[in-house]
Amino acid sequence: MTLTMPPTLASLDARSISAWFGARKVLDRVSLVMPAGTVTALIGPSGCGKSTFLRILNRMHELVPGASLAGEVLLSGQDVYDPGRKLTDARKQIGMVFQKPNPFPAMSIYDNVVAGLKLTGVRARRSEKDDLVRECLTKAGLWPEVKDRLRQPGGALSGGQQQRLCIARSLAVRPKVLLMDEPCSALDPTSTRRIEETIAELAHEVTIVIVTHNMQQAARVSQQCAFFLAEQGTPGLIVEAGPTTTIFDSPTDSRTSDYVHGRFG
Ligand SMILES: Nc1ncnc2c1ncn2[C@@H]1O[C@H](COP(=O)(O)OP(=O)(O)OP(=O)(O)O)[C@@H](O)[C@H]1O
Repeated sequence: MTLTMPPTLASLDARSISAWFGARKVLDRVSLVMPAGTVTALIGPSGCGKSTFLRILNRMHELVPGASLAGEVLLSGQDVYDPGRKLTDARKQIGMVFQKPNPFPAMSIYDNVVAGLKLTGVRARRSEKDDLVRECLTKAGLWPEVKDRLRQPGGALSGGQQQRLCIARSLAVRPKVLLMDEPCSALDPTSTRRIEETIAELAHEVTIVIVTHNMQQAARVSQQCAFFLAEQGTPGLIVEAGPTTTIFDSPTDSRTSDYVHGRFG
């Protein structure tokens, strides 16, 4: 792998995804196309399966003991669950940023950014790593704040900076897709806006899927929205998906309208 080539844009296509934890079905035949170079927001009340769906997209769901799934996930037409495909390959191409910033706290800012390279078996020269660290921290909107203290521990940064460091770390392995599970829920409004700006900038080169409970955020950052719902103990499904403006201004289902306008959930 070359460290300097930007990745080509890729779409993600989830087809008829069902998911179980043990015998309990939590998603029922969910299909969604997440187009290349766009931001898709997954919205819906707590417990309707948004995070489970997100974790299925990069093969994290299968790590939970007793968890199972059905359906297909295609990354630019190729099956992410192809038995001939390595798990690390799927993870490299489809990165994840979590709710709580999780940098390696004792590791330097620099080493945090390049940490993923070793895990994915990529060897790089020092100068290549230097360039990569600068590029990824710049893309994550953190470079000006940390360029003079790259050797300080990642744990010494503020929460918002730590989250941007995690974004930089994800970008360093050149993912085609970045999954974000409520990436701002632990952050203050200023840090939140900063992350939202970063998402908008990244969307030109990485396909982004974000779970958010914040309707203003979904409206600000996404071009497409999918509204998930699990009614009365039934498995979660997508009630409606489409352009964000349509989901907010003229949805076809009254439940979508009620949710996005804060009447439940
Ligand atoms: N590890 C697990 N073991 C068993 N059940 C789980 C596990 N994780 C999630 N669930 C269940 O699966 C269902 C979907 O959960 P999920 O976290 O995907 O929903 P969500 O829409 O992301 O919720 P939230 O918005 O609160 O994060 C819930 O009923 C939840 O209790």
